[in-house]
Amino acid sequence: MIQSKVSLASHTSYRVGGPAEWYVAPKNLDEMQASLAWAAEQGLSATLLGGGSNLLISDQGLSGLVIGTRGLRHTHFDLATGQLHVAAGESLPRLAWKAARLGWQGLEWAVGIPGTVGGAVVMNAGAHGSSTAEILVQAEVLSRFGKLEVLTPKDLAYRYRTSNLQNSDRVVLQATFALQPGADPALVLADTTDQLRHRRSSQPYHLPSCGSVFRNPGPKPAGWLIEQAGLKGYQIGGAQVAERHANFIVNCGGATATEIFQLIRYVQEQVEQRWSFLLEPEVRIIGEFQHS
Ligand SMILES: Cc1cc2nc3c(=O)[nH]c(=O)nc-3n(C[C@H](O)[C@H](O)[C@H](O)COP(=O)(O)OP(=O)(O)OC[C@H]3O[C@@H](n4cnc5c(N)ncnc54)[C@H](O)[C@@H]3O)c2cc1C
Ligand SMILES: NC(=O)C1=CN([C@@H]2O[C@H](COP(=O)(O)OP(=O)(O)OC[C@H]3O[C@@H](n4cnc5c(N)ncnc54)[C@H](OP(=O)(O)O)[C@@H]3O)[C@@H](O)[C@H]2O)C=CC1
Ligand SMILES: C=C(O[C@H]1[C@H](O)[C@@H](CO)O[C@H](OP(=O)(O)OP(=O)(O)OC[C@H]2O[C@@H](n3ccc(=O)[nH]c3=O)[C@H](O)[C@@H]2O)[C@@H]1NC(C)=O)C(=O)O
Repeated sequence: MIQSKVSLASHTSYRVGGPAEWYVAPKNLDEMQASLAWAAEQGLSATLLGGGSNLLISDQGLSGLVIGTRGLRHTHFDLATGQLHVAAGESLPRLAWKAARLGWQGLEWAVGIPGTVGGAVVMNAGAHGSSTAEILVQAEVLSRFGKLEVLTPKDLAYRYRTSNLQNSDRVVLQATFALQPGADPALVLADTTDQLRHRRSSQPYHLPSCGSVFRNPGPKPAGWLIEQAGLKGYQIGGAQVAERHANFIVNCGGATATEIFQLIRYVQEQVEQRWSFLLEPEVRIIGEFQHS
């Protein structure tokens, strides 16, 4: 069912963002195809929304049709091949715990990434030296015009936190991951718990964020560059450069998307002044923002 004027704040980890002009959450391929066809007929843009954990959506909201993917659910652990077939809307942390409980290794790093499988395939999500690109066997993808394709990591031109699905109009429907079954579940659960514990101690998990705001630029990580520019704790309205990790901008309560956006720009300016280097946002900034 297509709805009008649906608030997107509750669909993003930042807890900000205005309404979608139109919103739909298809549960299967037919509903996804019908949603894309409806948008095309109406001459509307279509924006995919997974877990909303790497999105900064404008306070003015988004025009066109926003397609939430969380209704796309299906998980199959194939013991014969060691492959996991999973629909785009499944939660990555839930999947990591499920794999651990079954004694399958290879997803422990994903436990702290609060997005969906589709978002991970698009963003090449990764942590602790591992990434989606390394475990992906293939992704089933739908073009805006309804063509189904099966793509390999090579087709997706994966690099650090990047794929050619970003800025494309293709929709990830399903992914196949290669994992290693047969381990002792207690060991995999212990590793998974450790990864989450480490993350909770080094990152500000208690406040809404988008994870790292900027990609790491090279020899020095973004968090180091930002901390050395003296920006830890710097605040615009309810948006703050986190004390625990300078590459996180957190919503301390009541932040607007505009304030977060202004703080992103301020950090870029300050780091550029200090280090002559323009940090590149990892967070996807969508909708209208005023560039002052
Ligand atoms: C607390 C926290 C910690 C984080 N830690 C990490 C980390 O360690 N490593 C890391 O890599 N990231 C991390 N992130 C960022 C984020 O979780 C990842 O980028 C994640 O992969 C985004 O997935 P999502 O489903 O939320 O995507 P969204 O934020 O909803 O969307 C991201 C982009 O993908 C597109 N998209 C989403 N689903 C589909 C689909 N099915 N088909 C086509 N396009 C789609 C969207 O249009 C958008 O352009 C963190 C975020 C938070 C809040
Ligand atoms: N700072 C921020 O902006 C945000 C941070 N986060 C953090 O990101 C992480 C992921 O969040 P989220 O995507 O909500 O998922 P969670 O990790 O909170 O939980 C997802 C599912 O994983 C399973 N699970 C959780 N803990 C365990 C465990 N110890 N053992 C076995 N299974 C477990 C449960 O599945 P089942 O019910 O099937 O057993 C649960 O429903 C969390 O640490 C959360 O605090 C999340 C959102 C925003
Ligand atoms: C959270 C994300 O991914 C995270 C991922 O969870 C972690 C763990 O693997 O490694 C990356 O962070 P990161 O490079 O900041 O890792 P950390 O280990 O926290 O920091 C690296 C180094 O930066 C320095 N650092 C970090 C934060 C800070 O405030 N000050 C500082 O000086 C420290 O020297 C630290 O040793 C990913 N970020 C990027 C942009 O690649 C995300 O992409 O959203």
